[in-house]
Amino acid sequence: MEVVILSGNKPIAALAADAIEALLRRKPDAVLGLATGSSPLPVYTELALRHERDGLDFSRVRAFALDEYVGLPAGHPQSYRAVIRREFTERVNLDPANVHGPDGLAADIPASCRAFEDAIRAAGGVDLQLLGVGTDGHLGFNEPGSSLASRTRVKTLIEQTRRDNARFFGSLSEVPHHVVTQGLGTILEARHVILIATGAQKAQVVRDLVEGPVAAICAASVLQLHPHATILVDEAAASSLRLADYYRHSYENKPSWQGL
Ligand SMILES: N[C@@H]1[C@@H](O)[C@H](O)[C@@H](COP(=O)(O)O)O[C@@H]1O
Repeated sequence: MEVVILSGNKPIAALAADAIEALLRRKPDAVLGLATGSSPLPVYTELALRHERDGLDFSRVRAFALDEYVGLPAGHPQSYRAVIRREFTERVNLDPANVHGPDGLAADIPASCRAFEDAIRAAGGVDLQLLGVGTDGHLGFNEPGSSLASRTRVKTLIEQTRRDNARFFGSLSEVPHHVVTQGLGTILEARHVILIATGAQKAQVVRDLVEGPVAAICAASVLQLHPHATILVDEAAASSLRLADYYRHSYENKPSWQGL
């Protein structure tokens, strides 16, 4: 696990976009794992800028979303399918036919979850997965107590997550109780994961996920088992880390050829 502490959203977005750009230059038909929430938004804006300005090409990219609410009507502005389209894929030349997500409206949700996992496998697996983290440690929507080996399935949201996400809806009562999410086992199979966390409200969860025990009570701690996990944090989110100075020292002295 590599922890990189930066001064704010802009340098975090630039570094994550550098990793994605390097991947696309090496592998134009790469498979990206996309996340919602506010943390990845500056990365999407930076990629849209590079597409406009430098011609960064997404025409052959395949993309898989992490999660989706169950039961939101098709086209609901807060469905993650709509958010991913609005915030990212329609701002670059990513073919909508190449963007997949768990289906929160399927008549047979377990069957559609299996089909989604099959589609990721058929695409050759995710090359680079962007992640945020919930204040309760959820990855995707894998709430505390999720099996560390879980696959795409239905989960019930914890009240804290519904309250955190109510800001995107008219009121708390409009936030669905159920979701479909890639499992922690699914996420662990991505070849590189980049998790972004900013702000003081993420300081405790960042400490738990980076320096706490690997435990289902903090689902994101499972990333300690990942062979290539990058954690990008700002100073506020890093403020409870015990080894912050060591992470800074390691990053400052990293050989330039190494990349993220
Ligand atoms: N399902 C998403 C997560 O994938 C995301 O990581 C989390 C944190 O969001 P934010 O980045 O806005 O703090 O929000 C939602 O619950």
